[in-house]
Amino acid sequence: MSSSAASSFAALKAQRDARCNPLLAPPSASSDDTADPILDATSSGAAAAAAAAPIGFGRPSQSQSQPMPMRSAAQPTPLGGANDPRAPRPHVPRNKPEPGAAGSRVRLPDIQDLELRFDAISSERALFYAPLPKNGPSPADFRTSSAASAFSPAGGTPRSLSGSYSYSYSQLLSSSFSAPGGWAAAGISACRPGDVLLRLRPEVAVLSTALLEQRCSACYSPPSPADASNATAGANKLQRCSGCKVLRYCSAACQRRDWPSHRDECKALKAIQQLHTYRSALRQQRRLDQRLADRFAKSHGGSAPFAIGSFQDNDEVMAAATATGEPHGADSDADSADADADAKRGDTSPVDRLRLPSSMMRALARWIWARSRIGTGGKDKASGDAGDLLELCSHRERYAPEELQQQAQLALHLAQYLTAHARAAATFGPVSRGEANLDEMMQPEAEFSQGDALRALGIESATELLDLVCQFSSNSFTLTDSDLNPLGVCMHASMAMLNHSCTPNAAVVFPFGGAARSGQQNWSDGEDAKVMQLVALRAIEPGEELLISYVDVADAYEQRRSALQKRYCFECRCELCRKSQARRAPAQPFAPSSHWVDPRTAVGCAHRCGGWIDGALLESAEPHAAKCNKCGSPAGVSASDVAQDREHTRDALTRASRLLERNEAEAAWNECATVLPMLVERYPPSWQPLFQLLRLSTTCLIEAGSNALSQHHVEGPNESAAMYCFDEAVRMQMLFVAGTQASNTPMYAKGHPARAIAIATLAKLALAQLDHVARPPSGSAQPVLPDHVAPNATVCRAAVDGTNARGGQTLSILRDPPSVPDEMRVDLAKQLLVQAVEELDIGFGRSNQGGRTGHEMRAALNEMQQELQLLAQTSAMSVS
Ligand SMILES: C[S@@+](CC[C@H](N)C(=O)[O-])C[C@H]1O[C@@H](n2cnc3c(N)ncnc32)[C@H](O)[C@@H]1O
Repeated sequence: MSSSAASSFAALKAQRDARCNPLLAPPSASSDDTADPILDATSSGAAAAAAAAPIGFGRPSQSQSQPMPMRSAAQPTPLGGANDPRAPRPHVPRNKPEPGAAGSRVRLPDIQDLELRFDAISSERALFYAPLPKNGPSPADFRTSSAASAFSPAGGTPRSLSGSYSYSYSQLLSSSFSAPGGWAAAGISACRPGDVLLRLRPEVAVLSTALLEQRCSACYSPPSPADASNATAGANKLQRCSGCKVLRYCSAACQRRDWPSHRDECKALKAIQQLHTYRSALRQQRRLDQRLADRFAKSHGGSAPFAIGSFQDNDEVMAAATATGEPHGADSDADSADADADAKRGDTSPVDRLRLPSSMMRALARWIWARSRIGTGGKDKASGDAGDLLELCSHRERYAPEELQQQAQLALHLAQYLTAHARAAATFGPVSRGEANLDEMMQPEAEFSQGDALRALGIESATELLDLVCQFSSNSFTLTDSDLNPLGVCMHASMAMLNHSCTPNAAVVFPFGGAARSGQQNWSDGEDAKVMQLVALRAIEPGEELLISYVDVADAYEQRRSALQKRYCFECRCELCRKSQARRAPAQPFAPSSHWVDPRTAVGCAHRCGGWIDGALLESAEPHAAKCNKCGSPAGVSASDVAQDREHTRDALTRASRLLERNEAEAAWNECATVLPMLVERYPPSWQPLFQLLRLSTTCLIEAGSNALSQHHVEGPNESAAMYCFDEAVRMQMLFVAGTQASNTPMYAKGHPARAIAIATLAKLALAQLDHVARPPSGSAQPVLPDHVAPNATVCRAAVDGTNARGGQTLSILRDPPSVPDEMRVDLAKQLLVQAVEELDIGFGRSNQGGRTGHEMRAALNEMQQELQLLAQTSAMSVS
């Protein structure tokens, strides 16, 4: 296509009538202003403005939803009864052996050891199974038949599965390699890439503490775009709960929906604020009245924040928590711990900062409160299950001392949070009286037993609490939006049965996570932001084990290994890990083919033949073996060169991330740009430190470009600067996408959610470029980004909305003029949209049409095809 064609294209777009933009959720038709009595109309304008995230241009995120640590995925699917609260839970043995515990790893479970566990939700596509406890039912208690029925323990109600399937025990047994001795999941019927295997509403889910001000705590939506654009004027429509004054909701309906789970939390959050005020006042008073301070210290025993209660095993947990010295505050409500630290620093500031509990702590506390309401194994009518956590692995006895220390400290803070309400009530009467009177607060604290308060919640020992924390940290998931940006924490016991592989055949995703509120909020399953889905990433045979990845599989072997060991206490033996390990010790029998080079550690051939040198081999005991896999030349760099480059890149990443945190996107990009040319010269984009830098560079450029556009508020947009930024961002993202696909064993297989989102981001950037081509030159009489401009402009608008609050910055990075010819941009955008749709359909489920991002891409592609057709007709040009 010639450049005149492109300008015709631009002109066509400029002339076109206003249309509803599919890339932007329509403004709320009925923003529910009739606030629930408990909603507080106070708004949080500035905070919400910062939350108005640009569509799809989130900060770099983990590859996909994965069990925490933070482990770092609607239409109805064929899975019937997914959320039927009446569905019976299967029997689950309580004395399940610790996965991977001594003795259990060396032997595969056999039929005598196998319990087939049917999950009511998952019975059509996935099966959960585990070894039976020693005194459990015998194999004769199980029977099987080949079609339209299920394995069922004798005495239990036989369950029927719809459709026919056929698999054998031996198939299941042969697939249970990854974590013998523990729970695992297998596919029941053959599946294709993109099939949805499980669709579940988490048993517990919370919005990340950092986002509490900025998103609705029930549907996780940011304020609707209309609200967000008014946010700077303080017109944000998120209303806060008038009880705790912490959580915010976009409507009374959302608040009502969250209330059953929030009720106890509301009291606790209110109580910790009151206790915080109380302690702050006491600290102030301490300076004035040493006598009262002494009394306070006595009544708290000095170490009050770090005592769990009158449990016999308290000392052990306390010892674990302080094993390696000073307790550290973690991300918690340790306001007293903070105060102690302040006192040590001699900080006498009267203003104390209240720290809210971390999202993980809030999620676990919600689970504990739900359990205490309904009992173990039961169901909470309002908020779903809350009985299966006790089945999950804890690893308390296998954690390294530092890891256990962290978990123990979390347990101590959790104890405080869980009992804050009881403590506050004991201190200054029922919290329902509202803000405590300062005089009353000055009275010494009444008798209060933390142990009793915890027992009332069904926690019988300090170790039990510690176990819950350990179980939660190795079994919870990061809840993400549909672009894989982290939103919060969630847990479902069935999803937690899935084992790990660095070459996963499935992924847990939230295809509609964090969708902007549509006015007519639809609470059907498909639209629910919290519904987590297990999606097949490749063809899976019946009986084949379902494996997800707990870590970012783009990370190098050492990083993955240490993360898995630290948090999950196992060594991955997947094929990729075995090959990578063999590379580091070439004498081992598993030595892979000499041509295989891990793209994460590959070094480019100095002779530019396009081949790679194995970086792991270069850094191994036999560096001379490191040769180009194409031309056989020796490496042009030494192991110490590579180590130095890695160091420099990490430094640049750290500096750039800090600058970006401070909203200095342009400076952050300059930081990346200092090392990028050298790295791109020496390494393929899949080289892990470069890969990370490319991801960050794109984010910096998008923000810088958006800032440039937003300058129209003051002095008119810096159009060419923005153009430069989007142009560079396209280049960086292209390299990034190339990194995801490099080699015949790419880091992310086709359709992996992280790869699909990378392509979708590139497609959006290409559209944003097109928009610039289409827009009138700056200085023209036309308004900048008017509401009725071409749809691609709204991509930019979304970016601008997201960065308005940050203010514009001068772009000194303007160096080169945009380099990609216009007609190539059109082609590129179209190809990318096609590819994005295809891969999103796999990564986020075909029956979901690739989730929210898939819908966006489809709509943009349709629109573009219509435009191209129209253009072809009107300009009589051939458009490929
Ligand atoms: C989220 S749970 C998965 C279910 C677990 N198998 C169970 O029985 O509860 C995570 C734990 O499973 C075990 N695990 C998961 N993947 C594994 C693997 N590939 N190899 C060995 N153990 C694994 C580890 O003990 C890990 O901490």
